[in-house]
Amino acid sequence: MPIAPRALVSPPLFMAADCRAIDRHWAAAHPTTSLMERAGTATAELAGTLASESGESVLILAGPGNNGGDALVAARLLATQGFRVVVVNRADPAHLPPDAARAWAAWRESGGTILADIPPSQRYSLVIDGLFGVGLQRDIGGEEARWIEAANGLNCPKLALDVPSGLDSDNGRVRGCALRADHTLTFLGLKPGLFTADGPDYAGQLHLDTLGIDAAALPVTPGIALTQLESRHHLPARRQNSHKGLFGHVGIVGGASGMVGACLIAGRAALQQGAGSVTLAVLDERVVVDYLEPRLMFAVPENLVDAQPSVLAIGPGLGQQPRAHALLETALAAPCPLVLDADALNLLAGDVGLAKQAARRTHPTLLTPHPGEAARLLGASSAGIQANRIKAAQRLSTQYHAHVALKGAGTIIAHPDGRYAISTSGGPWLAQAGSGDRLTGMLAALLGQGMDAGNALEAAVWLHGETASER
Ligand SMILES: NC(=O)C1=CN([C@@H]2O[C@H](COP(=O)(O)OP(=O)(O)OC[C@H]3O[C@@H](n4cnc5c(N)ncnc54)[C@H](O)[C@@H]3O)[C@@H](O)[C@H]2O)[C@@H](O)CC1
Ligand SMILES: Nc1ncnc2c1ncn2[C@@H]1O[C@H](COP(=O)(O)OP(=O)(O)O)[C@@H](O)[C@H]1O
Ligand SMILES: [K+]
Repeated sequence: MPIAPRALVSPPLFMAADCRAIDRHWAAAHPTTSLMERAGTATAELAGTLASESGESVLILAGPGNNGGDALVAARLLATQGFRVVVVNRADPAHLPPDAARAWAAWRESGGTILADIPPSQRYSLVIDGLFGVGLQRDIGGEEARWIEAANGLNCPKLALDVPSGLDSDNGRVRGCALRADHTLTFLGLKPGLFTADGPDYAGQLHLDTLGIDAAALPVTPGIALTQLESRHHLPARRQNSHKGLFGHVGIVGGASGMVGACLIAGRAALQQGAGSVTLAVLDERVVVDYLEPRLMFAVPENLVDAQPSVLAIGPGLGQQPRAHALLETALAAPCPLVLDADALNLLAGDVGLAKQAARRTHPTLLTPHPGEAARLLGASSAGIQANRIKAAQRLSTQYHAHVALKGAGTIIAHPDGRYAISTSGGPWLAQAGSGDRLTGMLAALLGQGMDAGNALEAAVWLHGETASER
């Protein structure tokens, strides 16, 4: 799908296929300039600053492809700088790709040796991981798995080249095992797998080296790393001469018996995020006031849509009783932006008719599933969703013509036009009951204040992570 170029602050994300296309393009246009030489130079430069002062050798693990070639270039340059270097590589030099074969030859010509295994019980000042990069094709086993386990057990800094070996650069999944890096030096551009699922735990501190290629010369890709809010995520300044009616009337449906808190959390978050007014349609009719947040209004759930809210959110603590089902059916017909969360998503997953009604909506629809809810919606397992979070979010977005936030480490925001963002804010301190309800409220408030649906979802996810305090 062609994606229109955008003025971006957020850095673009490159899938492995994009990297291969860039590589081919570069090689055709610049047959005499090796990107590998540049990658190796950047590696040696960073490695020199990371290696401990112990004077012990730098252990370089090199693989059978161009990632290994980058490592061999770095080995040569580090040795030239006076570092003692131990290179381990069991690839057949006759089967290396051309650039890596040249790097191998240059290393050997410079007097370097190549070991077939990691020398036992030696100490190192640094490990450089050049086993596998974006060319990882299957789970790692055998000798390479043993090397990775051994490297993970070494008490020295570890620098991964491009991506930690074993981490799938497209989706952040660990393929068998992966190197736990303290630093990852990634080349050309950022890879989505560094930001979601297991990526952040394995990549450590990220460094980007563009290899001297101007960002404008790279292809436009549909993904971005949402590292900060852009101007499109900001609401216009409020005029002095304004009133509450300009900032949205948010309706939130949920709060069945035993789960009222979910609705209260969402309502309070919506007010904190600047909604003009918030009405809770709480299914448990015993609750008619929030004494800690008395600005919240309460309505009979069946009457809420008639009150014409400017945005509706349904799901926090909703339950899945027939009454909840009927309320969802009514909400799906509401002529305003609609946020579907929690049990609203579970109800959709269990009723094809409701799902079709959701997909036919003409006003914006936004879904905020966690992996369990996404699994139910897609008829998959949670593990299946986590194995490719971007694809799962995009499938839901296409299926429901909706903006989708697939929550969890590295929340994916997928849009119906094919664009996606991975939020870098937040962290595991958000993993607590009620956290998602807060996101729903914040999102509804931004929608109520008139922000475009796709931008509101990105902004809400980013702010939700950014404003949650780390304990
Ligand atoms: N423009 C680019 O794309 C550039 C790429 N460079 C480097 O090249 C890397 C990509 O190189 P390649 O495409 O050669 O791929 P890799 O070096 O990542 O790995 C491919 C090799 O590993 C083997 N392999 C894959 N999975 C395996 C597994 N689980 N067990 C055992 N063997 C496995 C493949 O058969 C192939 O021989 C990048 O990550 C980066 O480090 C740099 O040289 C700079 C420029
Ligand atoms: N490990 C994590 N890293 C970053 N964010 C997380 C992590 N675990 C949970 N979160 C965030 O916390 C929120 C949890 O939402 P959800 O699972 O719906 O909880 P609840 O339904 O109990 O409110 C989501 O925004 C999710 O992205
Ligand atoms: K690597």
